[in-house]
Order: sequence, then C-alpha cells, then structure tokens
Amino acid sequence: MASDYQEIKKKRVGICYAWNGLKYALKNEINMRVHLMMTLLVIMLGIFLSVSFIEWVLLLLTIGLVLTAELFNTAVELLLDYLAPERHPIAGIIKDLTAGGVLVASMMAAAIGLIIFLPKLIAVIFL
Ligand SMILES: Nc1ncnc2c1ncn2[C@@H]1O[C@H](COP(=O)(O)OP(=O)(O)OP(=O)(O)O)[C@@H](O)[C@H]1O
Repeated sequence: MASDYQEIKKKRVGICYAWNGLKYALKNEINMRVHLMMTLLVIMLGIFLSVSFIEWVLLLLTIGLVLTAELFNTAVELLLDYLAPERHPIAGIIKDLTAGGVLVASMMAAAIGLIIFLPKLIAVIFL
C-alpha cells in the first residue's frame, strides 16, 4: 500500500540521517572515539568475565547514557558555534553544562563498571 510505503521510506531516511550524525561525531570528536573504545573494552570484558543478564542490562544502559550524553554535547557545541560564534559568558556556561552532563554520565559508568567487574577480576586474578 502507498501509505505503508511512505511510512517505510520516511523511517529509512530518518535512520540515514541518524547514521550520518553518528559518523560525524566519530570522525570529528576524539571524545566520541574514546567512548566507543571504552564501549568495546567493556563488551569484551563482559564476555570474558561472563557477566549475568541483569549486569548486561545495566552495562548497556550505562553505555547508552554516556554515548547519548556525548552526542548531545557535540550537538550543543556545534549549535552554539553556528548560532553564536562570538564569545559570551552564557554560551560558555551552556557548553560547560552539557560537558558536565557527559562527566556525570561517565563517572556513573565508571562506578557501575567497578561494581560489576572488580569482584570478578579479583576472583579471576587471586582465586
Ligand atoms: N562562545 C563561547 N563563549 C564563552 N566561552 C566559551 C565559548 N565557547 C567555548 N567556551 C568555553 O570553552 C570551553 C571549551 O569549549 P569548546 O567549544 O572548545 O568545547 P570542548 O570542551 O573543547 O569540546 P570538544 O573537545 O568536545 O570539541 C567551554 O566549555 C566554555 O567554557
């Protein structure tokens, strides 16, 4: 049906734009590449240490939170550089706030990673 086709087409285009955004962030933001490397490390560690179902859910939620925070931080930085290229204290505070969001998400991710992995690593190394 034509309406179904339009719906699928719209979704496909939306995913393409979203994929472009991810590619842009990975290409231009070193922090995004660092987060991606940490994500791969966490997934490999999770497989190696056989984390439980609920631990996987928590790890994936945390990874998603950090990557999403970084994408929004990048978007806000670009938006401000585009709309208000001159220096202004408010622009600075807005950038500091979104960077603070990434920091909070990253600190929570580090804490959750330690809670899940540290006891397992200690068991593997010392027991
Ligand atoms: N237009 C501005 N006016 C005032 N202060 C700014 C402005 N742009 C940036 N700053 C200050 O400089 C800091 C760094 O800004 P910048 O845009 O370079 O982001 P960044 O943290 O280096 O991001 P990234 O490394 O992810 O590109 C901001 O957090 C803010 O404190």
